[in-house]
Amino acid sequence: MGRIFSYLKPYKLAVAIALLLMLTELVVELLHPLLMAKIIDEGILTGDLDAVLKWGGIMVLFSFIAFAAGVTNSFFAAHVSQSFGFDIRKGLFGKIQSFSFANFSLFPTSSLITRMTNDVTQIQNTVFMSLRIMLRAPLLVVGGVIMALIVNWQLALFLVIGVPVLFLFLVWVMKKGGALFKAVQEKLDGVNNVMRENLGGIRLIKAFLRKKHEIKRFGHASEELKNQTVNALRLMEITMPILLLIMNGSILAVLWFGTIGVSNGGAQVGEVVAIVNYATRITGALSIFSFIIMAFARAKASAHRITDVLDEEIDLVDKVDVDKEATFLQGGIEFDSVSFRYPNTDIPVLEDISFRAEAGSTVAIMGATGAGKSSLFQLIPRLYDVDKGIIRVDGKDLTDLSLKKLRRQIGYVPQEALLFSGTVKENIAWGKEDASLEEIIQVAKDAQIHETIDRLPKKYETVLGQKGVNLSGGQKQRLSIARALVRKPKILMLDDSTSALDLNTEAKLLAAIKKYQCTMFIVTQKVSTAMEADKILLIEDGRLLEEGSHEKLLATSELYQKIYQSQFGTEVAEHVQAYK
Ligand SMILES: Nc1ncnc2c1ncn2[C@@H]1O[C@H](COP(=O)(O)OP(=O)(O)OP(=O)(O)O)[C@@H](O)[C@H]1O
Repeated sequence: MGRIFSYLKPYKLAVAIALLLMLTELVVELLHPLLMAKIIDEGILTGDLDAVLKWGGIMVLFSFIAFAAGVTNSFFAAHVSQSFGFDIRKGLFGKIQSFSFANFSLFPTSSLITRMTNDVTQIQNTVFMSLRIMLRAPLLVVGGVIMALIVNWQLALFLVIGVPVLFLFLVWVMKKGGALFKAVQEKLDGVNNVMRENLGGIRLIKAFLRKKHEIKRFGHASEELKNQTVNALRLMEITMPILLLIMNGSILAVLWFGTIGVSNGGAQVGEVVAIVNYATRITGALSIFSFIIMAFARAKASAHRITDVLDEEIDLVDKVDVDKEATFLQGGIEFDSVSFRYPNTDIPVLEDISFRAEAGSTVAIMGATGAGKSSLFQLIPRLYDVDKGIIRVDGKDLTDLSLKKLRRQIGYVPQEALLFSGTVKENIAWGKEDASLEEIIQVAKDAQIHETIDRLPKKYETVLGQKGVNLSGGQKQRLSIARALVRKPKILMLDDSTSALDLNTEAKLLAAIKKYQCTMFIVTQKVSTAMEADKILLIEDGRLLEEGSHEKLLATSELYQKIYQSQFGTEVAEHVQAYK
């Protein structure tokens, strides 16, 4: 909790003002029964109207002060709690942005979303309540007991006994509630997860007629959430009756012994009324307190979930002594006995890979599905670190370069083209924020997507995404390539990103890319694409089986010949062999 509340530091002054205003309200509330006792004892019982008017007038004045303090307090409480929530969300988002994939593997996406939204809202509400009423309730209890002791200490003893017992009980409830509400938030993660998967895969669900299955899955997750919430609330539900039982018992005792006191001269009627009034206010405050306890228990669980993310150690960072200015200009890549396995797994997906890609050359990577092509790719922009071996860029160990500098010079097009909501122009400029319209149009032309964009209703200003135009798979691929090209990268990485393109468009695209003079890595299943490359890497089961030019592999590699035959037919392959 402490870590989270450190986010309140910038709002120290506003918090102090809010607390001061809350105290003003509290003092007025505590003075009310005292003033009432004065009206009864000095005014009503003695028939002195002036005393009634005097004390009544003071009461009205104080009420106005309390009203003004309450309204102003709300303004400050809202400002502080909303800003506090905003800062935590910002902090969480920033932290998640710097997560490595190993960090990500510890937190399911749906859970991160719940933490950023619902969990932050829980503690935000608790801060608002704290500044508005949370401290008021316990202070009202303590103040009420003190004031009752001042009015008549013998009668007030009944409150002195009951209140601490209840206080301890409520602390126990909060501890227990914390654990129960943590489980509630986890079940909420589950519901969010089903929702996320369902909405993301709605086409597949409809095509496979899996609606009923999905409804059942959602129902199951939702029921678990309901059961866990009921379980947590049950604890809270027993709190209130226990609280009322003890406090009403105390009030009865005050009335009983108060009546005896009035008849034998040990107490005055006004005193009894005042103490009963304090007891009623304390009961009200304790009832509010039980709600607050519930909110606090929930906030405690949420705060833990948020600090888990904030305190997560990022494992893929710059070396301490990394040369932040060091940069590379050529883009030559060398893999030196590289082995790699994904975090938290035992099986290596790449083993002892060594090859060189000269700066400005094109390297095609081929291999069966699951061979490790994408995994190899992801090591170059350091999305993961290698387990063994070294990757060098222009002769320098990749880890000696700052991540920022490294990634800034890489244009990466993942296997699945991902566009963001926004215009076509924004999607391309996502690769380089300050890209001019001319640059954007040029890269779109090179990526062979300009003509398509030109036919869109608002051309480069057309909005893409859920509420905008949807593009075909191949169009999305080309837009993603344009986004990578706009960076003018030294290393361009296309992970099967031309799979949806016809041969003619692909050839034009690859020819246009040549002028960028970057080192290009291209994962492909098509021999027609690979044969244009300076070097082809054949990957099988995480190992580099063969490497060389198309001509060399066609002459020496049985596997490559088979792939070639499967795509061009035996006749052509034999003809080529004979020709050689
Ligand atoms: N995030 C991950 N965590 C653990 N294992 C993974 C992860 N991603 C991939 N793998 C495993 O690594 C191996 C290589 O996968 P990779 O995606 O690199 O293959 P690929 O050659 O690119 O396949 P494809 O052509 O189908 O895309 C596979 O066995 C896969 O199960």
